[in-house]
Order: sequence, then C-alpha cells, then structure tokens
Amino acid sequence: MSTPEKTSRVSGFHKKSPRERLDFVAGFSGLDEDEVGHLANMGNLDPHLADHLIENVIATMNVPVGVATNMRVDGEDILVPMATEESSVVAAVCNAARQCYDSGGFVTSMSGTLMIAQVQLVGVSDPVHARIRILERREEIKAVCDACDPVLVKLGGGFRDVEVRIIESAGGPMVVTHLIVDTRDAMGANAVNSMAEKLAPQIEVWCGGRVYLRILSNLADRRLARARAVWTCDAIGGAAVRDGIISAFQFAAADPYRAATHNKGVMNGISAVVLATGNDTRAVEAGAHAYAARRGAYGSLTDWEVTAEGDLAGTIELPMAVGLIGGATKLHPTARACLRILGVASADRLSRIIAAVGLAQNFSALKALATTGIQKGHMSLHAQNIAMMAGAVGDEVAALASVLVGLGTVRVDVAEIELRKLRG
Ligand SMILES: CC(C)(COP(=O)([O-])OP(=O)([O-])OC[C@H]1O[C@@H](n2cnc3c(N)ncnc32)[C@H](O)[C@@H]1OP(=O)([O-])[O-])[C@@H](O)C(=O)NCCC(=O)NCCSC(=O)C[C@@](C)(O)CC(=O)[O-]
Ligand SMILES: NC(=O)C1=CN([C@@H]2O[C@H](COP(=O)(O)OP(=O)(O)OC[C@H]3O[C@@H](n4cnc5c(N)ncnc54)[C@H](OP(=O)(O)O)[C@@H]3O)[C@@H](O)[C@H]2O)C=CC1
Repeated sequence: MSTPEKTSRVSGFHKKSPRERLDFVAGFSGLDEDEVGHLANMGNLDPHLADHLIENVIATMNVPVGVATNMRVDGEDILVPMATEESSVVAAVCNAARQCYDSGGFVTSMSGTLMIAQVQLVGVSDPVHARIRILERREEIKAVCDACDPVLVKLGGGFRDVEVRIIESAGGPMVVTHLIVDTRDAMGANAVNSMAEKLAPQIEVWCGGRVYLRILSNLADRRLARARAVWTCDAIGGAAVRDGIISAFQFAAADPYRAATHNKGVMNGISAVVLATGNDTRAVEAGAHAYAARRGAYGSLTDWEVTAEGDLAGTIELPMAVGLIGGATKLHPTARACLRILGVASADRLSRIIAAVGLAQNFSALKALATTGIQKGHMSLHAQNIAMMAGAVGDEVAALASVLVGLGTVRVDVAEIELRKLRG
C-alpha cells in the first residue's frame, strides 16, 4: 500500500487548539517525542494568550532578555532590558555606556509623536486642482479623523494636519494625502489606518478618481528620536581610537555596503529593546532604513565628530514608532515587566532611551572594529555558543569557551576536539 501524499492544504487549521496543531505538524514533519515535548512547553507565556496574539500557534520562541547596565539617560540611571539571540550585543551597550557615564551619559530628545497615514488616489485628470480641493477641507478632515478615535483625542492626541503630495508614477500622477496624527503613547497603526479608511470615500467624492491604499507610513519622520553623548579621549583610550571611530563613520557615510553593516550594528541595540517591550521590530526597522536613505543614497544613522575639546561626540536620529499601549506591549507579560524595569511612563521616553541604546551599540562596534577587531570581543562571548554546539553542558560551557578563546580559534570542530580532551 502506498503512503498517502503529504499535503499542506489544511482547511480549518486555525480552528484547532495549539496542541492539535502541534500533533498535526509532528506527523507532517516527523518530529520525535522530545521535539514535540519541547515545543509544547510554552514557558512563561500563557498558551491561551499566545494563541490569541498570532495565528496557527503551535509553540513559542524564547529569546533571552539581558539587561544593559551603566546607562544614564537625561541624568537618570536606568536599566535597559534587551531581547536578542546574538552574543555580545548587550555587553557592547554596557561597555559603551560605561565609557560615557562620567561625561554625563546620553542626552535625548524627540521631534514629537506624530504618525502619518497615506491615502492613495489615482485616475484624477486634474491632480493639482484635486490637491487644493483636499487641502480646503482641513476642518472636515479633522472632524472625520478625530471622530474615529475619541479616546485618543481625550488623551491629547488626534488629527494635527493634512498634506497632499502629487507623485509621478509609472501609472500616471497619484494624489497622495498624508494625515498627520498625534498618537500619544500608542504606536498608532490602528488609529491612523482607521482614519485613512474612514476618510477615503470623502476624498473620492471631492476629487473623483479612485482610492486604493489607505495605510500608515513606516517612514515616521514626524516621530524622530534623537540621542547624543560625548566620550572623552581619556575614557576611550586616546586620540587614535577617536580618529578610528570617526574614520569608520566616514566610511559608512560614503559607502552603502558599509552603511548597511554599520546600521545593522545600530539596530542590534534598537531592535532588542523594541522586542523586549513588545513593540513592532519590523516597523522600527523599516522606518530606520528608509530614513537612512532619505538623502538619496543609503547612509549612516549615526554621526561622529570631534568636539572643540578634542573629545568624541556621537549623535543618532531616526524614526521611532513605539508605544506603551497596543500591539503586544500591554498584553505580553514579559513586555509589561520590561517596561516596568525601564520605568518609562510615556512612549516619548521609551523612544528616546531606544535611540540612546542604538548610539551606544554603534560606539562599541566602531571602537572594536577600529582597534582590536570585532572578533576578539564578539567571539570570546560567542565562544560559549560554540561550546554548547559542540555538546558542552553545565560547567563545561565556560571552561571550553575559555580554552577556545585561549587558542584564538572559536570553531565547532576545534571545540569538539577540546571537549573530548576536557572530558579526559
Ligand atoms: C565585547 C566587549 C564588550 C568586550 O570588551 P572588553 O573591553 O574586552 O571588556 P572588559 O572586560 O574590559 O569590560 C568592559 C565593560 O564591557 C562590559 N562587558 C564586558 N563583558 C561583558 C559581558 N560578558 N557581559 C556584560 N557586559 C560585559 C561591561 O560593562 C564591562 O565593564 P565592567 O562590568 O567590567 O565594569 C567589546 O569588545 C565590545 O563592545 N565589542 C563590540 C561587540 C558588538 O558590537 N557586538 C555586536 C555583534 S557584531 C555585529 O553584529 C555588528 C557589527 C560589528 O557588524 C556592526 C558594525 O560593523 O558596525
Ligand atoms: N505598517 C505597520 O507598521 C503596521 C503595524 N500594525 C500593528 O499595529 C499595532 C500597534 O497599533 P496601535 O494603534 O498602536 O495599537 P492599538 O490600536 O491596540 O492601541 C491604540 C489605541 O489605544 C487607545 N489608547 C489608550 N490609551 C492611550 C494612550 N495613552 N495613548 C494613545 N492611545 C491610547 C487609543 O484609542 P482607542 O481606545 O479608541 O482604540 C488608541 O487608538 C502593532 O501590533 C503593529 O504591529 C498594524 C498595521 C500596520
């Protein structure tokens, strides 16, 4: 008898319980009992909550949460929870923050908490006229938007402005309306999307043509978080280190191949705090990279200069659409606890801290790259992962990692040989 064909066409999979789904997946993929047992254990996330946060849940993916120390932001000492799977990311923030702690730590600011929703109108023969017709309706637009979210308005947020852009596209001119909305302590996607959808039929009535997309822009350039700090030459090891960091920045500013890696390092820190607080990592990442390309060529999210005193001044500015309300921030107990650790009472403060972490991360990466090289620090911490991959358990992990670092060869094949030696 032939075995039936495996099929991924499963009707009503979403109506099953997580355990039923897991059993199906186990049969489909040939998972063994240990693998099924591991996936079935959802750790500290209530399976019921997990099942309602996303769709077709079978398990949870636990990522470690580390805490960055030494952070002083706007004169206040804080601990910063960071969720990441990558070794040396948390250490790098601690390391950078330690070196600017005595010069005052990080000073931060924010351009506001404004989000943009876009309404795309096509098929208009007189786009210039249409633009003005929309702008004339500012008060009506405000009323439609604010009626969508009275809670937000009560909290001091809501509609702030309307802008209309005419975009030349392959399909002809598009009249794109931007609704600018203060979303206060929410990231605000749902609030602004509702407003855009509500307003769209009106725009068709006023201008003719056809509305297609009604969605927020992740290039949240009305919601820029900024951070700056000064590292004294003495604290970082001298003028040569300072100059190496500046040269690394100049490389990123001049070359998108380098800028992508430079900004990946910045996002090591940023995404880790965004994830730990239950915010949308993809939204922040999309905004950051679009902002890095705002001048036409993709460039650095940070700037590095020499101060009048000869010290190193670092600056970061990027869109930061994060909230304390909405998404998983309020629902996920780990996110809630991380927000408690941070002690933040507003999305504004959270955004500013995240920017400071991004700057710290960049400092440490550039310093390592411009001096000893990234492998020394990163690989010495990564050595523990390699030790575990080679089969080390318990105390063996630290012992084997230190052997690998001593050898200067952090490789799994070497780790396996050294583990055998350790075990005698
Ligand atoms: C790894 C370090 C910190 C070692 O740095 P070090 O100078 O050898 O460490 P140290 O033992 O002298 O300690 C200095 C401080 O670092 C912190 N620190 C030190 N070790 C730990 C640890 N285990 N856990 C937590 N914190 C640690 C800690 O604050 C400590 O102060 P202390 O506590 O002793 O007063 C340094 O080499 C570093 O900052 N490297 C940069 C690492 C990095 O950027 N990692 C990201 C991954 S690589 C990547 O993805 C991005 C990249 C690099 O491609 C971006 C780019 O290209 O721009
Ligand atoms: N492109 C993108 O980035 C997209 C992202 N998303 C997702 O949207 C989610 C975030 O949406 P978001 O709109 O922030 O969340 P929610 O809609 O869940 O929460 C926002 C709402 O909470 C209420 N609220 C209560 N207290 C406050 C306060 N202090 N400040 C502001 N609002 C408050 C408001 O009114 P009320 O009570 O009336 O709702 C507000 O509209 C994330 O999960 C994200 O992943 C969704 C679509 C696209």
